[in-house]
Amino acid sequence: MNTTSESSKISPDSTPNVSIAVIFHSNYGHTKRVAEAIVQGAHQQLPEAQAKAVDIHDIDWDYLDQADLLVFGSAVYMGSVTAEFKTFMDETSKRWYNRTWEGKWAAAFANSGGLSGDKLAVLQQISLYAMQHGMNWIGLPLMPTGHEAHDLNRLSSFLGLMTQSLDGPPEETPGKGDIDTAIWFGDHLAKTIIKHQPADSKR
Ligand SMILES: Cc1cc2nc3c(=O)[nH]c(=O)nc-3n(C[C@H](O)[C@H](O)[C@H](O)COP(=O)(O)O)c2cc1C
Repeated sequence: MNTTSESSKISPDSTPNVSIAVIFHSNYGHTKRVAEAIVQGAHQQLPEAQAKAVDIHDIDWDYLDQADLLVFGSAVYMGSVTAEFKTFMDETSKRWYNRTWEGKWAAAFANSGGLSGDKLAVLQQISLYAMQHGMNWIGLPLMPTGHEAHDLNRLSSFLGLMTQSLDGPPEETPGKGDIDTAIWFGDHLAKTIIKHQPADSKR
């Protein structure tokens, strides 16, 4: 399965000077597995230090504040982000007031047990949150290759990434198609912010 969003690594005229934080909440490890796959995809374009997964229980706020793109991800609880993820959102209200994150890029993913599981509500909740911060949204422009377990974007989600975890350890579920989609998403996100990197910030 091709997990690069175009055929290969893009070739900017200088080293990309952009960074990505993938902020997630995961109680049982499945959403964390997706966050790590997004980071893996971003590393197809960026050095290790420029794309990191950030657990909401262990936040490096300085890293978030300097990052060009914040990718937000939560497990779905009762058709919403988890209470812990909402606490994180509310903790950023001073940043909202000070417009600290205005102009940054934003994207989102949602993982849950149900095939739908109301993941769309979580992506919408996070996109509205990003709009409150004045951020610029990046979706998932990937046509589904089909709807089987191995397919890319099998859940046909375009606002952001949806993945499904069944009963089983995070190494087994979400399945290969969802994890490959997460890698593709990370690669696409990195390519997008590299492409739009301001000329005066290039190294
Ligand atoms: C309190 C609670 C509420 C849940 N609500 C939903 C839900 O609304 N939709 C759904 O598909 N799954 C729901 N689930 C299942 C979780 O989404 C699933 O177990 C979770 O995504 C696993 O992610 P994690 O391993 O990262 O914690 C719920 C689970 C719990 C414990």
